[in-house]
Amino acid sequence: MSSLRSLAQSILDNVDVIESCLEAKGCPPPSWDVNAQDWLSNADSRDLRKSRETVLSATKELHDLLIGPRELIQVMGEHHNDLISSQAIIRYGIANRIPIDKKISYAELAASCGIHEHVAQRLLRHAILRRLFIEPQPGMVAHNAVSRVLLEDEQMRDFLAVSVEDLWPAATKTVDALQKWQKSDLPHETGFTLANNSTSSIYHVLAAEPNRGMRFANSMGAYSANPTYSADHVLKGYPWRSLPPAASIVDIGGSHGSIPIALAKEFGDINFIIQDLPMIIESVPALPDEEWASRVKFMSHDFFTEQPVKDADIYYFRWIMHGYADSNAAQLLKHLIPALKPGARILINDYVLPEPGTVSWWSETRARVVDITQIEILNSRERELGEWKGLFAMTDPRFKMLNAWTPEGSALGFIEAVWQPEETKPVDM
Ligand SMILES: C[S@@+](CC[C@H](N)C(=O)[O-])C[C@H]1O[C@@H](n2cnc3c(N)ncnc32)[C@H](O)[C@@H]1O
Repeated sequence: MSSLRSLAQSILDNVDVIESCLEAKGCPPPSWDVNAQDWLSNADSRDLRKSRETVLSATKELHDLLIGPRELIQVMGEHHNDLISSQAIIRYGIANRIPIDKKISYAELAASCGIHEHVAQRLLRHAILRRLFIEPQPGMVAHNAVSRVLLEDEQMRDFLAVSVEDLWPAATKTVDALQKWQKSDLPHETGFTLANNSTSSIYHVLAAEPNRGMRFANSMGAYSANPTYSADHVLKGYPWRSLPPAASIVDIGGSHGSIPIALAKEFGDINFIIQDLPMIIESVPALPDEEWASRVKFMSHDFFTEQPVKDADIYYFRWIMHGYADSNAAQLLKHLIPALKPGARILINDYVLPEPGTVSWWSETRARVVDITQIEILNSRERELGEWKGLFAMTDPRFKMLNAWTPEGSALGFIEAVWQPEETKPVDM
């Protein structure tokens, strides 16, 4: 079978699986209709996720094979234009200018934005080809299922806004930053720094501009609202029940504690201390008067200083380490050492980057896009298995990395190490 035909066959076979999953849940087929249901979350299942990933990867390969090598280079290059219409849509607030249940003319839209009608029409027609909005009749524009998300979901609107207003300018300066600062791993020597004419890191730049900071935090919320970041993966992805009685867990950089709170509700015998910067801890809402809340405490702590909570069973970092290059990530781990009892576990929830070609094209692409963003904004990195091992080894040989795994359907994996001073018995692998 030619590669075209075998890809097409795999697409067909997996579309059959997807349709059966949808039918079993009584979901209508996917559609761009403005009133279309969110089929993906309504019909979520292991089979559906697997087949969807296969189809997304196979359709892309089929698509690219048919474009061919020369035109593919042109298409790659032309991507530089892709974000112009998205930026215009965000900057002019176009989703909000079009009523959800009405079409309006390009002339009317252009007048309300103060731009030429032909420019509005050209930008929107470009966006329409990327599935944002529709042109139900010549000269008129209306919402579809995708633009409706921009209208109604503030987090997703902020996600696109951060992409086009904060990250895109940073992306265009990322290679300039590499040339200027060469092998720097400092968070204030990045494309983001250059794009903002700053000498500070993204954290300081955003802290000085509260509206941008808020928008960035909101856009991160769009990530964590994705089912692949659900707390459920943490609950089910680690053998919490195998911990000793009344185990203690310190969640470092734990924000408002959504993960430990979910764990405390589920596992009645575990105690949690959530640490974050004072500004974050001061904004934690009061906990309800329930049993689980008596096992959850908050504490201000800067993780670049010595860990004050001694002898905990687990020191847990979720979505922290990827923000730091190895030199700084090693500092975070070193600050734990005075607090560690033999056998204490370090549990990290972060990407375990797949080795090239070991997962679907779709999965690998999603992971590598996040990794490139780390170069662009922080000079930090996502890590493959060997790089996690390397991080522990360079920090202190008494950290023994035990295992790394990514639960099915989860974006973040678990990386587990144990503190094993020389004189203690080795822990079973
Ligand atoms: C990407 S968020 C992850 C939050 C949480 N662990 C989660 O998975 O949802 C990073 C967290 O690290 C906190 N953080 C940043 N710098 C810190 C520092 N020096 N000390 C303690 N926490 C810090 C931030 O306030 C933020 O809550």
